[in-house]
Amino acid sequence: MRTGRASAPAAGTVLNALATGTGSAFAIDAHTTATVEFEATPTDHDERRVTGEIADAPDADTRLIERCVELAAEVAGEPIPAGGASVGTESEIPMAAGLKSSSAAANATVLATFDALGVAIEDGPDPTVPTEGTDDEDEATPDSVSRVDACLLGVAAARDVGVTVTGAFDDASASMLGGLTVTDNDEDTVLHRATPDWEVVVWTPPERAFSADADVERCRAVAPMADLVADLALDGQYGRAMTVNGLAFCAALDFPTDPIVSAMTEVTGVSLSGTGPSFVAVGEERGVETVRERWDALDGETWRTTTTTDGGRLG
Ligand SMILES: Nc1ncnc2c1ncn2[C@@H]1O[C@H](COP(=O)(O)OP(=O)(O)O)[C@@H](O)[C@H]1O
Ligand SMILES: O=C(O)C1=C[C@@H](OP(=O)(O)O)[C@@H](O)[C@H](O)C1
Repeated sequence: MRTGRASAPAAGTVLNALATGTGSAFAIDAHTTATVEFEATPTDHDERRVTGEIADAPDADTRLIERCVELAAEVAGEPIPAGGASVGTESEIPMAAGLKSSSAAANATVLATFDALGVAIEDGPDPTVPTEGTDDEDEATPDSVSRVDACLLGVAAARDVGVTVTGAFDDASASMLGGLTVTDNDEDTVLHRATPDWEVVVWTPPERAFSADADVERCRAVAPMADLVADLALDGQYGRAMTVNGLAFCAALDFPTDPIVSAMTEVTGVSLSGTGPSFVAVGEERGVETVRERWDALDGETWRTTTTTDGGRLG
């Protein structure tokens, strides 16, 4: 049996990409871990299947992580063995709460698959600098894969199984590379990267909102505000970008604006995260702690974390 293990962080939103295809997110210090096992011996059933399991969520949809194993194995030039393969995730990130659990699970699974199959992960060239295609891309069985290419496999898997609207390369790249990214999700390119060092408070209400069910037309209606948010983010004004995003997308998706209004003067930025229902505020310790006390009065979980620059990791 060949086994691989890896983890990747959750993320919060600066700009929701559902309006224009341009999105921005930043990694936070809460992780999903994936373990992948390729059976060494054929069983009686020559099914070559990948079987997924999500800890503490027996009824959750495992197709994303199963597809990630299939795509990464294909790139590694390794067919799924006759005994099949299994993938399991354990997560600190609430699922379908706007905190990019899908991106973290996909990144962790792709990395764990490469770990199991002996394919090294390289940082690769600066993803904000456009490159010409190289011969390496045509190699049948590479010994190494760049972080961005590994991340794009998770994005492809998310598209294949329909858990995303735009592919969510903004969320996936923040999770895989760490720090903050601004991306074009139509082209799957990284436009900008940064490493803000923030204290973070998250409010996760009890309900859940799957991205695939979001009202895309309502999001597109706030495109002029999304363009403003993108300009602010590309100019390095991440906090202001985030707050404008929060007001626009709460209006579009019918979430309350009170959590933003009650936090705005205390922190660098505050927003609805993704398609909700979580809200995220970032800034200095004191302001973030004040917001935590205010959000503690709301139903659900209020929890503290920080930004992280580590991204996806083996082991
Ligand atoms: N820990 C996990 N393990 C495996 N798959 C997961 C995990 N978390 C999320 N997913 C997949 O992602 C889907 C939720 O994606 P989405 O609605 O975009 O929520 P989020 O905003 O949390 O990423 C789930 O239905 C499941 O298919
Ligand atoms: O499915 C998608 O394309 C996206 C889903 C949203 O995130 P969540 O999955 O956190 O709701 C959004 O913020 C992101 O920019 C794009």
